[in-house]
Amino acid sequence: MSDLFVKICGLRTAQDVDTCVEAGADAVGFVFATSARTVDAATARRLAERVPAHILTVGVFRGQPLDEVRRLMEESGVRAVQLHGDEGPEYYEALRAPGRTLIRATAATGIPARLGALGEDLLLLDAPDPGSGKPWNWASPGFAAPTGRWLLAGGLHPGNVRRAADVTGAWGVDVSSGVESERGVKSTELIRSFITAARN
Ligand SMILES: O=C(O)c1ccccc1NCC(=O)[C@H](O)[C@H](O)COP(=O)(O)O
Repeated sequence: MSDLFVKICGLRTAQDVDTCVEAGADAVGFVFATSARTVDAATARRLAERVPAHILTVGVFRGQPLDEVRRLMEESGVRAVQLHGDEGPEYYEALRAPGRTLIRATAATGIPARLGALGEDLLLLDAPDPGSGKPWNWASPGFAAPTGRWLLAGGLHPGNVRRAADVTGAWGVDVSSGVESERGVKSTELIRSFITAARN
């Protein structure tokens, strides 16, 4: 049994959340960026209230003004911020708050990414088009994996997640499209299969 950290992203319903909790997810994500998966702050709060304290709740943003991110974080009560934009270290510093985890999401490029370079607590290496379900070449011999607490994402699904984790040595994994029956609609069966496959 692996202790891989598993985050399921883009949840929109109470059933999605309950399935993740029961199946043993370590983190659940709510998308505040423009997407087929967007939820408003009140919905995220209602969903986050179903999540026990040992599971991290994450708000996902892309290129949004600082004031908007602060407001959505406060109104929703989620505990971690995941940023997919090109924000600089001052932006991360401005979002730092007691008990809050900062996650920097970045597309994997040829240049090795370093955890903590912008002040983040967790690094997420993703495809260039986040949430699209499109994979990137994490199996390439040229890929230099970061060290420490970093998550692999982009086109993962129950059939490839274990190999992806083994090949890259990722500390954790993140998925959205690969546990959906159609875009924006989570599948209970696929969530369960993904978490089981990731841990075995
Ligand atoms: O989910 C979205 O639509 C989205 C939109 C804008 C920024 C980020 C978004 N999602 C982030 C994630 O769901 C994950 O961190 C990751 O990209 C998973 O992607 P995938 O499993 O390939 O769908």
